[in-house]
Amino acid sequence: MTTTRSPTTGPDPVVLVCDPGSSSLRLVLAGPEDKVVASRHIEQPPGSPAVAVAVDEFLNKVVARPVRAVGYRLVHGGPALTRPALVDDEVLRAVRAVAGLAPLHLPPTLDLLDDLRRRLPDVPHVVCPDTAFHRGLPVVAATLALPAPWREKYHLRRYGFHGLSYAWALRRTGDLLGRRPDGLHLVMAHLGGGASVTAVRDGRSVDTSMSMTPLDGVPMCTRSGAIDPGVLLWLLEDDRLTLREVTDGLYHRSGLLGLSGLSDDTRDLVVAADSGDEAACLALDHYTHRLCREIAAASASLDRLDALVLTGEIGWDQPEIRTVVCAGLGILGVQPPVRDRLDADGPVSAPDAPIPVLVIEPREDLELARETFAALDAREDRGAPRTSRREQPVPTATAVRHSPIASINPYNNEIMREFPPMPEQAVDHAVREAHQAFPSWRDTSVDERAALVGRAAQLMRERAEQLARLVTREMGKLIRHSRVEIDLSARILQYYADKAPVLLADDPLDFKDGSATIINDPLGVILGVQPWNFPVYQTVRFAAPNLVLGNTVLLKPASNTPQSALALEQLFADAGAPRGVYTTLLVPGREVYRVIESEVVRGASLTGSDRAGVSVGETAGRNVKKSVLELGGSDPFIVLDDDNLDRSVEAALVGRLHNMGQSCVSAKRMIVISEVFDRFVTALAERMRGLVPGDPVDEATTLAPVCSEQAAQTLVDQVRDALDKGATAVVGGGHADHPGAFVQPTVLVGVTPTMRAFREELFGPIAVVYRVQDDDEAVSLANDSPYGLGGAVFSSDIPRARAVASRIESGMVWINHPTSSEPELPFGGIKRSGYGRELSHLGIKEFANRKLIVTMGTDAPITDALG
Ligand SMILES: Nc1ncnc2c1ncn2[C@@H]1O[C@H](COP(=O)(O)OP(=O)(O)O)[C@@H](O)[C@H]1O
Ligand SMILES: CC(=O)OP(=O)(O)O
Ligand SMILES: [Mg+2]
Repeated sequence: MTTTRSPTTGPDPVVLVCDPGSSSLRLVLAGPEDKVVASRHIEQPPGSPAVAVAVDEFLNKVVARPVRAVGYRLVHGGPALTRPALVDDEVLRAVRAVAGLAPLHLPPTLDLLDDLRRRLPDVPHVVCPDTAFHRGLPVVAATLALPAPWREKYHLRRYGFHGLSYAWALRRTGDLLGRRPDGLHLVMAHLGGGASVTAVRDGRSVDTSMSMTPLDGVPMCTRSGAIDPGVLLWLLEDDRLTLREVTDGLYHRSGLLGLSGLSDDTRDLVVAADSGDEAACLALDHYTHRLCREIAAASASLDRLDALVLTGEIGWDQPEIRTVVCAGLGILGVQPPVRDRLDADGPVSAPDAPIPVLVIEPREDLELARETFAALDAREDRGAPRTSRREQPVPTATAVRHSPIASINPYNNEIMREFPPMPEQAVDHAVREAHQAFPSWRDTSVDERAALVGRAAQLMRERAEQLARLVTREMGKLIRHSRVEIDLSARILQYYADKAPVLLADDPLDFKDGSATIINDPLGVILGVQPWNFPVYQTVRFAAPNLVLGNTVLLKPASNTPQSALALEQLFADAGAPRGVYTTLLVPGREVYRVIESEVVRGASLTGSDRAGVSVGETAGRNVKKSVLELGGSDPFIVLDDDNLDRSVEAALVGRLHNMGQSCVSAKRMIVISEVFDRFVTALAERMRGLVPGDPVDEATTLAPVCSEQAAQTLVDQVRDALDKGATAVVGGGHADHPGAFVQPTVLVGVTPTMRAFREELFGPIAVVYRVQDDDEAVSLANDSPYGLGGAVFSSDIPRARAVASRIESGMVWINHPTSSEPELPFGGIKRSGYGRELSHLGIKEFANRKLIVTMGTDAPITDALG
């Protein structure tokens, strides 16, 4: 059967959209602003011959004028496609790779793509993943409780589906409630051929009932939904059923059809149940029971329930089911509907019902049209990108990636490049090469090694702009911050090139019986594990001193900054580094431990998270290898008086916002003496308020994204926790009103020890300002932290500032300047911030064998030795 629904004529037929569901295909010719020019709903499974005929007819008869693009609902984007994407061979490969995860949907979609690309070869074809809406699922919800190696190898996780429908219904809900979608807490149920339930918190999907495949969750028309996995194992065991039979049974013969033995169509079942058919009654009762269960479960992810939203053909058009579901949710405050039929989206609950129940017409097709237009606009804006951003609201980002090693621009989530992780043999080979390169590198003179590092400095200056742009595109910092990073990195290289002979000179000791000297020998192969926040600077500050010392280095970069890492490796190669002296390992984190355990690796230096630090330190310790750890920080920034308040505020701004707050020595806790507090907070908030979000490559932008939408969500959750527990946001407090990983610059006051913001590192543009009465209270608050990296004290009374600085438990304190880094100054911390020092004369000795050589005269008396 084919039907044409609710067309409203529009002037400009521009895009053709194809919305394949499991039981029907909808074709729509759509103009901008949700205008439907023509549409056809073919109520047959896509892929069936009747559908092919109807598609043919639609294209030949209805699509009379050229279309600008064709958009397709892509039920499963898999790990690679987390945004709408223009179809090319790579995209098709990515879709084919996951076709088996959605067997009802993806094979017919691929056929449709094939057919329409042949018929309309000159227009762009855009796939819009249903899974994109859920790409920012919190890790806790996205994780499947399966063995880690399986999860990693097969990208097993919860993806979530029906995203186009949810995106549409979320916006409509905002319209109906007169509220911004990004402030809403909702449970939404899409009930169609497939069915799912989603918890939406602040406009973002935070949990959803379908997981890796659209077979999970509530029972559906012909699909089982979640069942005991043990049942499947048992059915497959001893060949009770074949895999093919089980697959067919779960996808085609279960759910409402399996329960009723009658029909998969709720309309038939309602009629049959009314006439007393027991199986039909059981089917509907079980369906509504499971829905209630899932909706109640979803509500546990929310702080409050602003509305229950029902959509999908069944949610929209099957009042009997709505009534039973609402009646079963009294525990949530949901009351039975007071209205049956609706002509347009709206509430079915009473006006004074505590929880509004809204029913929204499913319009995946129109959402698809919007996304297709957006992809076209993005393409025109930027040449021809592969991916485009969704319109607002932007669902949060993803930990989902095709490869765990990928450059994804946090400004627009464009996947710039993905890298397959190096196989184990390649890693072993690289370790061997580094080991083999060591003896000859050790035996070159310090001057030769310094000359190489000097050439690297020169190349870095020459390539500064190119490198800065790469860093900005890869991790999102403002372009001027990237330039500062590259400049500092070049100066570090130059410092070690110039100073190496002095820093590595022998160290004679006073020894009464002969001559004693400490010489600085290299140790061998050293592994550096480096983070993404300063992908060039952190790497250089590890590599430069070790190379001039004579160690060979292996570099494991963060998995989101592989291109910066490779650009650096190239730079050292171009500077003349012999093979094996400087090698980048593009490997997942777990490989690090195998490398440290390797016989020939003599030490490891890590800058990164506490967790990674603990593991690296532990592995190195177990293998009796030296390690240097530079971990998190929660640096105090203490303002003692109002002398130069403008300067202190300026310093606070720089200290907190450099690198968008994603620095271990960021001014994370501002501690201000009471008399100055109010003026300080007002001035700081004023400065923060004026920041302008935008493309970080653009010089005019002053607010950059944080490194990923996941990171943005974590920050917003930390802030929200503080606000919920009584803190105040003087400015900011949530996501910035800009697509991508943007967070509002925020000033929090009234933070107390029960709040996450008190103990956790806030890795973004969030300033927490504490009021203290005097210097003693400032010091005791400063030291009330598990971390001890840097710190800053502001006062024109230098002795007073020094007295405070001397009592701060940290590795570095700066007076009258935010904590910073320079080549000649040691960098490192104490407590949970780690141990060891980088940079300066101290950094170069961390992986040196400070070997004692004692020379005695040939006639010196031989005494009894100790030791
Ligand atoms: N008025 C209705 N029109 C179409 N389908 C309805 C209606 N009421 C209930 N349904 C149910 O919704 C299902 C179709 O939902 P739909 O979302 O179009 O399917 P698909 O999974 O193909 O996207 C039908 O199988 C039927 O059970
Ligand atoms: C994901 C899914 O099940 O889609 P549909 O409901 O259209 O079959
Ligand atoms: Mg559907």
